[in-house]
Amino acid sequence: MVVPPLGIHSHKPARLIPKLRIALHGQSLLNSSRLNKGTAYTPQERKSFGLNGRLPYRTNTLDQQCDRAYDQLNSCDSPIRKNTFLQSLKDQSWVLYYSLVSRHLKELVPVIYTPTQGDAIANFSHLYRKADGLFLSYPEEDSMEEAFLEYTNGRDVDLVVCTDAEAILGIGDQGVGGIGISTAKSTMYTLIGGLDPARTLSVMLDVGTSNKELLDDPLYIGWQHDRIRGEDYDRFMDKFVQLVRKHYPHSLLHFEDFGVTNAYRLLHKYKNAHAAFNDDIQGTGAVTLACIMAAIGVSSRSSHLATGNAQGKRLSDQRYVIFGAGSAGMGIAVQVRDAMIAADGISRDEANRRLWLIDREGLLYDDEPPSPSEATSTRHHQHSWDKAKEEFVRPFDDGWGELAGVEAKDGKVDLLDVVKGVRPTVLIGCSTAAGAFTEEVVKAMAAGLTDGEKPIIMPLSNPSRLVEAVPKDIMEWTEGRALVATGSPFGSVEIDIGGEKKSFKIAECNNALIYPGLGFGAILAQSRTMTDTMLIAGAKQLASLSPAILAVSSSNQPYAGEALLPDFGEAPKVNFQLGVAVAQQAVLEGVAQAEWAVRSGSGEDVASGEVRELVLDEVKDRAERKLWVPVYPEYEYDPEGLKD
Ligand SMILES: NC(=O)C1=CN([C@@H]2O[C@H](COP(=O)(O)OP(=O)(O)OC[C@H]3O[C@@H](n4cnc5c(N)ncnc54)[C@H](O)[C@@H]3O)[C@@H](O)[C@H]2O)C=CC1
Ligand SMILES: CC(=O)C(=O)O
Ligand SMILES: [Mg+2]
Repeated sequence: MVVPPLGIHSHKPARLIPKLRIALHGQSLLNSSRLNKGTAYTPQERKSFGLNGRLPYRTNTLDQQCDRAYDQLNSCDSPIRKNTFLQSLKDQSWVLYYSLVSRHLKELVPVIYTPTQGDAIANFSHLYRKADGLFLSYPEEDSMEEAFLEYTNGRDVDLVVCTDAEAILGIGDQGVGGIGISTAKSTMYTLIGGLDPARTLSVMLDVGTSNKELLDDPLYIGWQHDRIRGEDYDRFMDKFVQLVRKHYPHSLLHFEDFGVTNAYRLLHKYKNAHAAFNDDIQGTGAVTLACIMAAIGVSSRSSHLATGNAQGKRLSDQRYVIFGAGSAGMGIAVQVRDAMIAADGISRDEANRRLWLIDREGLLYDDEPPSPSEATSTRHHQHSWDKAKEEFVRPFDDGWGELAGVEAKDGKVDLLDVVKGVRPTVLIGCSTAAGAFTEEVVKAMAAGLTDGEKPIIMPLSNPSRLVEAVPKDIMEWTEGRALVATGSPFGSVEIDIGGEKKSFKIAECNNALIYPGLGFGAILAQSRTMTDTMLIAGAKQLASLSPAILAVSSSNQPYAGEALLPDFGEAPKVNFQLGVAVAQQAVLEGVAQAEWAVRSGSGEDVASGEVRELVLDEVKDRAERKLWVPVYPEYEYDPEGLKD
């Protein structure tokens, strides 16, 4: 029996890890990333598994292995080399890899995830050494099930992460390199969400690429063909989704980095039939909602201190401008809108009218002129929005732009004019347009707000070089008034206000702070669908853990620069708590299908009955038991035991 060390996952209970029965022997055991212990095999295990002579004499502890691997990592001179080193460590031993990364979580997440993983993906065919994940390619559509079954080899799977790589991490179509986003997202589910890596499946759905450079690259190792679209694409995707439903009916199917049109279509096509989740839409929506909730709490408190009234507390008291109306922007709009309806009881139409969305073609607005006298003006708008965006199209004649004299120029209403007309309290960037939040835009926003009100500005585009404005500039332009969160990690910002140095922690508002917990909760409950209310439950839980909120509510002091969201180093603990909240919500709504949840009664019985507390406690208990921790269990040879 092995007791996991406390401290790596200090929120996880010390529990005993049972012995594992293993059928592998000799080199094949050393080659298994899942089971290999490297130099940590005990003399007894070396004897039982035919490892004598295959390893140096001394047995290492996992701590010693981590120290050695960390030293080796530090000899790599660039983030991309570190990324490659860590990938090969993962190929050697999952336990060692997860243990090392857990110990240096904040330092290493940017190396294995955004931004460095973006570079690894872009250079996939050149850096390639060994495959990780399942590749399903369009020309092999007829043998898709065979490949799927061969790869999964009878194992149970809780989580399937898939991509078609059309819109990777803000760097566009990356073809077969997209496997790197599926594996990175799965890795985060383990590191932060505590999912057993053996129960996750990362998939690249290779339907070609529109990336000209890749199509011309002689070393490209994906299907070197124009991206398939239309009916052929839909048939291929459907075949895949039906395989997941057939073989893993209780799994969570996570869609990542699809192009915006397919992202929406696929989510809506499958979300009622299976627990389907699109991270760019729903994960980003949920983490941003949490961050907005925290920021509103801080801003309304500051307003209260300045003016004595506590207005502006509700989500629906805000005016939101969302710059970038793709997967992320639309996901944020929908999530914020749904939360306004749920929390403040306003109608869908009223909620939609608190949001202004802007994309490459400017504001999504109606082409009606604002007044009869301008009926022949240039306001006619040729905007190409699709169905999903329709609800968020602003009528021009409802007065929002009149005061500021906002007009379309060549059919386009740009960000600065929208900011002047709307006087937003919240400005979000998910456009990939680096620097779009200019000094003029940010100052116009701050000028539009009343005393004490804090401009909430969230440039979320990844990677860091595509951010709409860097936090330091925003804080300087607003003289320290703004509340800022970014998509990629930025350090603290120190600025001079009236001769005094003030420091502000910048929250990382990345979907990775929430999706592992959302997924863990859905998987734990075996939820048959991921409902909007489950997402809101997760967001609320995350907002309640905001350091800024905890600071202003525990003292009578004004906001002093704490981060709006918990630090990434806290992500495992935070995701555990929000995962429990999500699973509890699934049970209360009656969408949980886990045998123990069904046994407790269906939705309403549980919600209203006396079993409620017991069931909620059971969720917590089961969550603790489901957490995977990176430690080596003891092994026993058994020809009927694990084979990979
Ligand atoms: N922080 C986070 O958790 C997340 C951040 N993101 C980031 O958000 C960005 C967008 O991602 P997706 O929504 O998936 O991409 P997308 O391609 O679906 O959407 C981009 C949107 O921005 C608009 N846009 C592009 N250039 C523009 C310009 N110059 N002016 C105004 N609008 C412009 C496009 O019209 C489109 O509406 C990426 O940088 C991505 O990495 C995405 C998901 C999560
Ligand atoms: C973080 C993420 O999902 C993205 O940038 O696409
Ligand atoms: Mg993404």
